[in-house]
Amino acid sequence: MAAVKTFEELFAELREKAATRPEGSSTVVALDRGVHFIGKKVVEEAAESWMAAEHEGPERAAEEISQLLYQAQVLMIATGLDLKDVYRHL
Ligand SMILES: N=c1c2ncn([C@@H]3O[C@H](COP(=O)(O)OP(=O)(O)OP(=O)(O)O)[C@@H](O)[C@H]3O)c2ncn1[C@@H]1O[C@H](COP(=O)(O)O)[C@@H](O)[C@H]1O
Repeated sequence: MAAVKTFEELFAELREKAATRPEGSSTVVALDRGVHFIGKKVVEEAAESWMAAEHEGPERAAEEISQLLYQAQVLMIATGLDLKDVYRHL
C-alpha cells in the first residue's frame, strides 16, 4: 500500500505546486483555469461522492471523497485561503 498522505500534507504539496508551477501538474492547470472551473469540479466530485456512498460501496466512496477533498483544497488555494482560515470555522 502506498504511503498515506494526510490532509495537511496534501495542502502543503499543492501550495508548493502553485508557487513553483512544475510542468505536468494538474493542480497548476486547474488554478490557471480559475475559480469557476474549480468550483464546478467541487460540485462534480461532491455528486460523485454521494452516488458512490449510496450505490457503489465504501471503497468507491472513499476514492470519490478523496477527490472531493483535493478539489476543496484547490479551491482554497485559488481563493487565497490557508487551512487555518477554514479551521477557525469548524
Ligand atoms: N489527489 C489528487 C487528485 N484528486 C483528483 N485529482 C485530479 O482531479 C481531476 C479529476 O477530474 P475528473 O473528474 O475529470 O477526473 P476523472 O478521471 O474523470 O475522475 P472521476 O471523478 O470520474 O473518478 C483529475 O485531473 C485528477 O488528476 C487530483 N490531482 C492531484 N492529486 C494529488 O495532488 C498532488 C499534486 O498533483 P499534481 O498537481 O498533478 O502534481 C499529488 O499528490 C496528487 O496525488
